[in-house]
Amino acid sequence: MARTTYTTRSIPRISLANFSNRIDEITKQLVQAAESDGFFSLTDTDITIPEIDAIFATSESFFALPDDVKATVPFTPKNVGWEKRNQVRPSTGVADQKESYQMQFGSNMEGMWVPEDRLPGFKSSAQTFMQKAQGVSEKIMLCFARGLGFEDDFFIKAHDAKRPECQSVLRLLHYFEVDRSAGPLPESYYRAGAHADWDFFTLLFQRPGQSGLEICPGRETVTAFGMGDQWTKVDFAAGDVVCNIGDLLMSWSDDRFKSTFHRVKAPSEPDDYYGPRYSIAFFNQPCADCKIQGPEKKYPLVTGAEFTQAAMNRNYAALQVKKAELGQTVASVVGSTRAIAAGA
Ligand SMILES: O=C(O)CCC(=O)C(=O)O
Ligand SMILES: [Fe+2]
Repeated sequence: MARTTYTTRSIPRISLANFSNRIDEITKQLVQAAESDGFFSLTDTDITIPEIDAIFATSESFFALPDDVKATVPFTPKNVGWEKRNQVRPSTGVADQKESYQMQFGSNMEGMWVPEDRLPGFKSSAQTFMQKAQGVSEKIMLCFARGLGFEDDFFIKAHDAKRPECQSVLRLLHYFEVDRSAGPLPESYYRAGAHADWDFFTLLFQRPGQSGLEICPGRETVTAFGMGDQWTKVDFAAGDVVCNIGDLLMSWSDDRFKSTFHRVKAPSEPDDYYGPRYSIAFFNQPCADCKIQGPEKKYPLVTGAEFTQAAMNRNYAALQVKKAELGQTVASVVGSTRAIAAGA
């Protein structure tokens, strides 16, 4: 990875304590953070540190399974399943050095749960955590609806986890350990290349000590693909949940709220974390049939399905440009885009 220029930026920390009584204050803080930073951390959520520890233990047990067992639930265009070194970002043109497993609440998950006898208790542990992440998300959605002048339940209904059409995703991530004694990594090694998420917003769960997440804010419109080159390391307290605005909410707010570029840096400096890195993302994705348009109608009205399709097309086009830059053929692009239907 090329040498990085770093700059210090504020990453607001917002407490959800006493939510019902403090909702006006919390709404103000969330709107401010969404407008100016796009990335913030949430503290005093309903998710406890033991619950976060437990889902990370569950995640580690999943990734410890042999590849041929994980391969029984392969990634599909419905945005569920397991992939390994198969997500190529337009910013890099090469696959992220990671594996991930994506799960949903709705009908897209039929046949896609790792078999119970291979990992007893996995499904129920994941589903319990998904419900908790949904609960925190709904609080934030309520505040954003108020902040943008919609009915309180407007965004909650658009991301209804009880509907079979629900497309929100829990993604377990595992970045591979890097052998620091083997010398510097090749330039083309990325843990997760720079990208903005396509979803409404993402909740990110991190492990203390397993650093690497970095952000590059400053995006003016949801249609812009470029990014600056000054990065900021994301620091968070144990138990905090990192939250980032996605392209969908940027569009739905007429570009008022900022979807921020972020990445997971490949370890290259002495203080970097070289060990195996585990993280978890909860992508709030719109139900396929919900209607999306901002209060000022800056962009044409689209359905959730159309928004996702347009994001995939844009990603695909940008990836082709990158591959051409790298001198690779379009044929190899086609083969490598299967896994980029993820929420990010
Ligand atoms: O692993 C992380 O910390 C970030 C993951 C991420 O940005 C994504 O999967 O979209
Ligand atoms: Fe992301």
